[in-house]
Amino acid sequence: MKYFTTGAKSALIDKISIEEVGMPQMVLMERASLGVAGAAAEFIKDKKQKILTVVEGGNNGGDGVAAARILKERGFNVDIFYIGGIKKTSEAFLEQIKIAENCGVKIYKASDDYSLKSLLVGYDIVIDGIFGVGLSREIGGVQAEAINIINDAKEERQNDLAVISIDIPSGVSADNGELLGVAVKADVTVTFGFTKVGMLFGKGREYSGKIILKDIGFPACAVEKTAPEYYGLDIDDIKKILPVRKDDSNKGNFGRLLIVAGNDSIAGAAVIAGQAAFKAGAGLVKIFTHKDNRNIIGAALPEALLDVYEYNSDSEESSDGTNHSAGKCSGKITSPGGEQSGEIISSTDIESLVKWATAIAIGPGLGTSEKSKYLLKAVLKAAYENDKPVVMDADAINIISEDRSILKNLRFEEKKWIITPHMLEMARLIKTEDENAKDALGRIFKDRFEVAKYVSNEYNIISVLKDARTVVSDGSSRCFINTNGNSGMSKGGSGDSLTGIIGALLAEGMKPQDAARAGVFIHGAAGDIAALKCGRTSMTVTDLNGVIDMIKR
Ligand SMILES: NC(=O)C1=CN([C@@H]2O[C@H](COP(=O)(O)OP(=O)(O)OC[C@H]3O[C@@H](n4cnc5c(N)ncnc54)[C@H](OP(=O)(O)O)[C@@H]3O)[C@@H](O)[C@H]2O)[C@@H](O)CC1
Ligand SMILES: [K+]
Repeated sequence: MKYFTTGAKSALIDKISIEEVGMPQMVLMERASLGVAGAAAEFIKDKKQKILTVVEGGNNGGDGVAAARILKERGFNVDIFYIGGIKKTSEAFLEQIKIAENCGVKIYKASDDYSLKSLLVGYDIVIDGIFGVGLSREIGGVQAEAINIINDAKEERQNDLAVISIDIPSGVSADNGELLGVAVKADVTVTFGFTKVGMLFGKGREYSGKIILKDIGFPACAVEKTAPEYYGLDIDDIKKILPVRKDDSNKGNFGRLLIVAGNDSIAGAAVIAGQAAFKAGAGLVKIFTHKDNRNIIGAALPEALLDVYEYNSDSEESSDGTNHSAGKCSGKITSPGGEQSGEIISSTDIESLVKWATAIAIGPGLGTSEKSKYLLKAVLKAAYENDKPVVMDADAINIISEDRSILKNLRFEEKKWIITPHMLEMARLIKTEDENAKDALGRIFKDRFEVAKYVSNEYNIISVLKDARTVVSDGSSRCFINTNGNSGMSKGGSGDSLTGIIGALLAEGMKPQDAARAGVFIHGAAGDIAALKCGRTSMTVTDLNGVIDMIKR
């Protein structure tokens, strides 16, 4: 397991390490600077290349000054530009300036009328030590000017100018990846102790470039005491929570997943979810879909069991009451729990389908018509009454967004169900009456963790907020951030595949929180393998599904 820290948590780890554990600040700073110098040295091909370290007067600047001194001692051609726009400089920064001057490092001060723009022309590498995790508000004035000069020079010179940020690109919010006014666009960011949460999302991710994580020796007790909320898992962590696949087994040992997907004009979503579920290890998969999909799904996924329904309005009832158009449907009308009956006709009633399953996945390609709503309500009600785990995606979420009472009325004591909205679906799900989806989306970008946590607690479920970095919340203050996966997965059907994987893991008996975290991880890892095989541009969700089984148990 690895932690990710916000600005406040990073500062707290620094503080506890220094004030309570007694680590000298200059020791931590020296280690941090050695990390920066080491990473920069690897990046610099030719010692003749000129490096300019641009600093402000906080501890991030202190790191920058110390890194410049270390590089100078190692024979690199390095100078410092000091912006000097902060009134209250840190003591460590001032100490570092003294040491650097004693070691003969040239320091250009803006207060001596040196211009960053003119100076920068003669340099090949910029080290950004303007702001670190102490950035607390929008950047303006001289610091914004310096950042714009660096970015403009980078834009103009592209690969002829390399930019290395210390700890976090100056201007990126460590909490959410938003830009506080302006931010340095780095090629490489050397970060200390823990990757900052803001470097994983949105602009923060883009502006960080390649992230190099350096252990600078924060004591474990200081980390434990701060208890970082955000964490990631690696393949070994995931393997520990996946059920063991015993040799002495049969298909009945690996769960029975009921997938309720598709409608009278969509079949593909059910196929993709079903393929993913088999590849993720489900023993039996039954697809419950509209009768028009029978042949397509039967041909595309012959290993799946199939049960079909038709809409009551599809069928023409003869005067004797028999149904002539239902194919294999017997004409039995399900009316779960006194709901308005007659919307769906199927040979097997919904209660029996749900009872057969060890888990249910519902939503892909379901549509949002009144009939789809009826079907969703009936399945969820039966799942609730029969205590079955459910994963809900896509149109299931869209329907619930329009009538949130569907889910609110089915609250378990424990969090047994999983909901997997992408950002827009989440916006629809949380928007208040006087808010539009765009404003709700803005709220998610500001604090996706809080939103995921809110939905988890509001409905007492596990919430999986899908994005380039998916987060999973169980409603507690802790949140899982998935860091694998790639842009090749941003294609139609990707969400259906995730639903199938999570459904399979639920069907096998995994706890919902584990099924959600492992499902998201496996989906991302399969996406990465598919990208290696087929390329991000051309990979399809079928390619991704095809390699799910490579994440071995
Ligand atoms: N502590 C340690 O032991 C270690 C720390 N380390 C390093 O220190 C970094 C954190 O250092 P830091 O806390 O000094 O914060 P930093 O980011 O340099 O800037 C703070 C200054 O900026 C100011 N300021 C803020 N926003 C502003 C704005 N928009 N516009 C203008 N001013 C603004 C703020 O003013 P204030 O908000 O207090 O008014 C304050 O004066 C960390 O990222 C890592 O690199 C490592 O060496 C490991 C050991
Ligand atoms: K920085």
